[in-house]
Amino acid sequence: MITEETKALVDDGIMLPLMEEFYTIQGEGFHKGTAAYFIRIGGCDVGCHWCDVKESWDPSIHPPTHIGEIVEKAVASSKTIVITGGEPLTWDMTRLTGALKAKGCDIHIETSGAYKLTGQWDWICLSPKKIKLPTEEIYPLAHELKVIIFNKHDFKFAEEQAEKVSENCILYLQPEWSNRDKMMPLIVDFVMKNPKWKVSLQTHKYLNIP
Ligand SMILES: C[S@@+](CC[C@H](N)C(=O)[O-])C[C@H]1O[C@@H](n2cnc3c(N)ncnc32)[C@H](O)[C@@H]1O
Ligand SMILES: Nc1nc2[nH]cc(C(=O)O)c2c(=O)[nH]1
Ligand code: SF4
Ligand SMILES: [Mg+2]
Repeated sequence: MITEETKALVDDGIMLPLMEEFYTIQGEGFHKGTAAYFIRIGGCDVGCHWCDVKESWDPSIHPPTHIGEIVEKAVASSKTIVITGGEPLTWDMTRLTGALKAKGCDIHIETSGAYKLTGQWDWICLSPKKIKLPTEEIYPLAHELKVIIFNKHDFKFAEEQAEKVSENCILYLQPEWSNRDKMMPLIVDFVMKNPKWKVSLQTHKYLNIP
């Protein structure tokens, strides 16, 4: 059980439920291949049935951690930071990103966009989910749109979502990991027919790194 005091600090984004943090290579999307420090914040109630980090969903099992502590550890490894989760926008990201910016970091977010956008971001990877759509405000701000392809209907969803982002937003289709052997040939075919899209793979899973 957390105290009322801790709860208030989490509500203000001064503490955040930290699931894990690790220095690795960004495996997905535009920045794949780039060394980056990942901060995985617990808490998500979007509920994707194929989510590859379901352990992140319940925030109460992840210790509320002072953002100062998170930032000190992060910048000791890298100035390129990826904030992910869980769904990081469950929480107010203003203070965490402010503290990272003060240290001169380049800050990226991995988000479904389902909740209000807070924080300062150098790179927004928007991965929209049908079951809880992004807020309207985030679409024009996304630098990359990364749609997960689990079944054929997801191609139609991807096209609908692409209508909503800016002209400069880079468009990715990423196979859902457990269904990749089935969907990859369809993704290849789709991208060759619709070359405004690119393929994103979860390369860290092939490399066996975090
Ligand atoms: C675990 S999510 C955390 C961030 C945020 N909740 C979101 O969904 O964007 C990080 C990225 O992994 C993707 N992802 C999650 N499970 C996946 C799976 N089984 N196969 C492929 N991509 C997956 C998400 O769509 C998202 O782009
Ligand atoms: N290496 C690596 N790259 C990633 N890109 C997005 C990830 C995520 O879970 O948000 C992720 C991850 O978990 N590991
Ligand atoms: S929104 Fe992200 S963290 Fe939440 S269930 Fe979906 S993939 Fe998992
Ligand atoms: Mg991941």
